[in-house]
Amino acid sequence: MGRRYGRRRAWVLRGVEAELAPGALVRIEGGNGGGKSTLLRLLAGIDTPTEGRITGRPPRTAYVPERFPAALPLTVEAYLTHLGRVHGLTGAGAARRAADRLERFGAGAYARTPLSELSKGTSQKVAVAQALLAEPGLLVLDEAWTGLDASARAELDRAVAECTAAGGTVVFVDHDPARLAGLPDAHYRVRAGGLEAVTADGPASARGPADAGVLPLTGARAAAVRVRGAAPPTAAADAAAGAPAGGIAVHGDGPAGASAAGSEGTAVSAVRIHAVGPPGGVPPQGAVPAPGGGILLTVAAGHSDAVLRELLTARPPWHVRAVEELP
Ligand SMILES: Nc1ncnc2c1ncn2[C@@H]1O[C@H](COP(=O)(O)OP(=O)(O)OP(=O)(O)O)[C@@H](O)[C@H]1O
Repeated sequence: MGRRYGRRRAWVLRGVEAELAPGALVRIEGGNGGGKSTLLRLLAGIDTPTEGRITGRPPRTAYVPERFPAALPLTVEAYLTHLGRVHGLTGAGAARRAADRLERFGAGAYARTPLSELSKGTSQKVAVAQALLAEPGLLVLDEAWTGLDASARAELDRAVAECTAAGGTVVFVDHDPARLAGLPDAHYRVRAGGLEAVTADGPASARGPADAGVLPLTGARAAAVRVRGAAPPTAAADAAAGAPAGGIAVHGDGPAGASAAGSEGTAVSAVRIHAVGPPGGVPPQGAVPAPGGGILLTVAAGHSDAVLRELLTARPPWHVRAVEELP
C-alpha cells in the first residue's frame, strides 16, 4: 500500500504491508513528517491509498485526529447528538450517550458551549468523546492524549483497554514513549516511507518498496485489517476481499464520530451540508452551488461523517457553515 500527495510528489508511504488483529493494541512511532498521521488516516478510512488497499476494516471505525476540526457551528452537545442521530440513535438516546461520554472525560460542564469557543484541552475531550460514542471495532488515535488533563488521560487509557478487551483493534501514535508502555501487542516504526516492526531489541524487519511482505502482529489472532498490495484500490477488489465496497464503512470514524449501537432509534436518511471551500478547493462529487456562495452537498446519513471529515481535514480545510438533517 502506498500514498503520495500528487503525481509529481514523493511517496510518503510505499510498499507498506501489515495485518492488524482483532483485540490488538498497536503502537506506531516515527520521526516528524515521516507519515504516521498519513498511515492513521488511511487506516481510519478517511483517506485512500494511492496504490494498494486496506481491507477488512470493521464497520464501526472511530478516529481521533491529530487536530480536531472544531469549525462546525454547533454546541458540543448538538455536535455529539447529531453524530449519534446520524448513526441511528433517537435524539434522546444520542443526547444520553453524548452526556455520558462528556461526563466520563470531565467535560460535562461544556455541553452547551459552542465548539469554536472550547479550550484546546476541552476540544480534545470532545474529539475523544465523539470517537467513543459507540464501541468501535477499530479505534485510531493520533496523539489523542495530547492536551488532556491527567484524569482524562487515565480515562482514555481505560477506554483503550475496554476496546481491546471487547475485541476491537486500537492503533495509536503518541510522542511519549511511556504512553501505554509495555501494553502494545505490536509496535511499528514508519521510516523512509516503509513500515518496520519493532521488537524489544530494535527494528525486526523493514518493509518498503524493495521488501513488501506481510507483517504479522505479535499474538495476532485472525487478521482484522489488512494493508497490502501495489494495485490501485478498486471497489471490486475490496468487495472480493470481503471489505465493504468503497473501502470503509464509515460509521464511527473521525471528527464526525463513532456510530452508536444502532438499536435505540431511527436514523435520519440524509444530511445536507453547506460548505465554503478554500480558493481552488475541488468540490466533492455531487456538490451543487449554494445560493449565496459555497456548495450544498446532500449525502446519505451513513456517509455524512466521512464527508464532513474529508471537508474539514482537507488542506486547506473547507469551512462547514451548516449541517441539516433530512427526514
Ligand atoms: N494533505 C496533505 N497534502 C500534502 N502533503 C501532505 C498532506 N498530509 C501530509 N503531507 C505530507 O506528508 C508527509 C508526512 O506527513 P504526516 O503528517 O503523515 O507525518 P507525521 O509522521 O504524522 O508527522 P508529525 O510527527 O510531525 O505529526 C509530510 O511531508 C507532510 O508534509
